[in-house]
Amino acid sequence: MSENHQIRIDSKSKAAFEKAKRVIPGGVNSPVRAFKSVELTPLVIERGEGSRITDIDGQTYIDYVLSWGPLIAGHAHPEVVEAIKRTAEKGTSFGAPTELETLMAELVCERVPSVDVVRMVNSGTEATMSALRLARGYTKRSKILKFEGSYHGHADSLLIKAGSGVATLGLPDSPGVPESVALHTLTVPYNDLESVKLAFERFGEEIAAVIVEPVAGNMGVVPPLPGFLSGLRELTTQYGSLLIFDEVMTGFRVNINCAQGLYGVTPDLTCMGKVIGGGLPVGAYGGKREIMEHMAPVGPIYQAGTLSGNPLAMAAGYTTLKLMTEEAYQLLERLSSRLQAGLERNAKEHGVPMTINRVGSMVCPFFTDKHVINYDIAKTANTERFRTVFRKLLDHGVNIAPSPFEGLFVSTAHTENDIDLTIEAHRLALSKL
Ligand SMILES: Cc1ncc(COP(=O)(O)O)c(C=O)c1O
Ligand SMILES: NCC(=O)CCC(=O)O
Repeated sequence: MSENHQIRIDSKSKAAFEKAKRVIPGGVNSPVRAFKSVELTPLVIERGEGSRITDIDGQTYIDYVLSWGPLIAGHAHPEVVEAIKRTAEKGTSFGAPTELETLMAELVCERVPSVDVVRMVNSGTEATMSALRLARGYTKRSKILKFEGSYHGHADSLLIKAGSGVATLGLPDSPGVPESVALHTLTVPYNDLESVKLAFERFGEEIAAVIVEPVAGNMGVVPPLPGFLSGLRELTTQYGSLLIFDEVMTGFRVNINCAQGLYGVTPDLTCMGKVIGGGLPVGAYGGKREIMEHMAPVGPIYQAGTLSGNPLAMAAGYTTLKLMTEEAYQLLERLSSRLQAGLERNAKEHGVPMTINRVGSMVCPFFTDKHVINYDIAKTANTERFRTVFRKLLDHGVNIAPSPFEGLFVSTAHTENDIDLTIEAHRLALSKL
């Protein structure tokens, strides 16, 4: 594989980024895009097709970011693009019910075991924020429990010991979140059921909900240990708290029935986003009818949205979900396990300590030989090595998230050849460490 992707100092991307910085804070509309932790300026993207993206310098990359997860069928899938076009021709938004919303809701209810009814919103952040309000309103309790290094979007209550960009940039808990709000958020280590138990023994009657990523995806990828999710189910039931699965990343990514289908644990509420929008802005939260119908207009708890259930977003999401058959998930499993095996082979060949965590098409190579089961262990991985390998992969035409606390996503548009080129790029990167 040739090194025709050397990042040029005078690139068009760099110039465009400098221009953006004059009018957009940090030049980006979401901090993780800024390449700050890898000490580069970002690629500015011109187009995407299938497994590839092309930047404004005309360089093409095999893409494992996939818009941070949503594009499970790849960039600009022809059927998704066609559905958006067809829908747009009839109008882009009405602020009134459309049949598409019901079609979408029916599909989500059919595929997600715990969801009887579902409400569409515009982002994962809105989904988790709304689910928390519902949990608090329903239980008439204030505290919530989350896990260190998990990211649930940027609502005040959830921006405590958060993963994702907060972890990548090494930021403290965010200024701007009032102490009076933060004190209602309890945090314990992921996969540590004993600490959850202690929190319940101390605060049990005050805890409205436990919110958990059923596979943690914002401290790298960290699968739940056997018994962790079912233990959360038991404890929340025992104390009358709600169990919220934040499946914004895992939903329709790890399995046709989401992580709850994969692990056989049933939450009270589920938050979704990313894949269900097929690349357009969508989030959703749903669950038991009896709980969900505490939301307005049936019940008194308020949540709303001018563009919620937007026709274009519903069309993109519905078409994407329909593309994701059982066979599509089997293909993802084959491609992703091939990638994992290749990365492991490279690590062994070059004597580089690595642990590769994977659940379905969420793949995360940690530069450590430790078993990564929580954020504290994830933080011990070698970030300097990550930075070097990130740059070399980019040089060889492979784009991954610019952070050791994010996984790689594989799409059905990736081919075995893409995976093999990636493994070769990774081998070359490790050989120069
Ligand atoms: C698990 C999880 N929850 C919530 C969010 C927030 O979603 P959004 O960025 O769409 O607001 C994200 C990702 O950003 C996520 O990974
Ligand atoms: N895993 C973290 C994200 O997906 C965040 C994306 C963003 O904040 O732009």
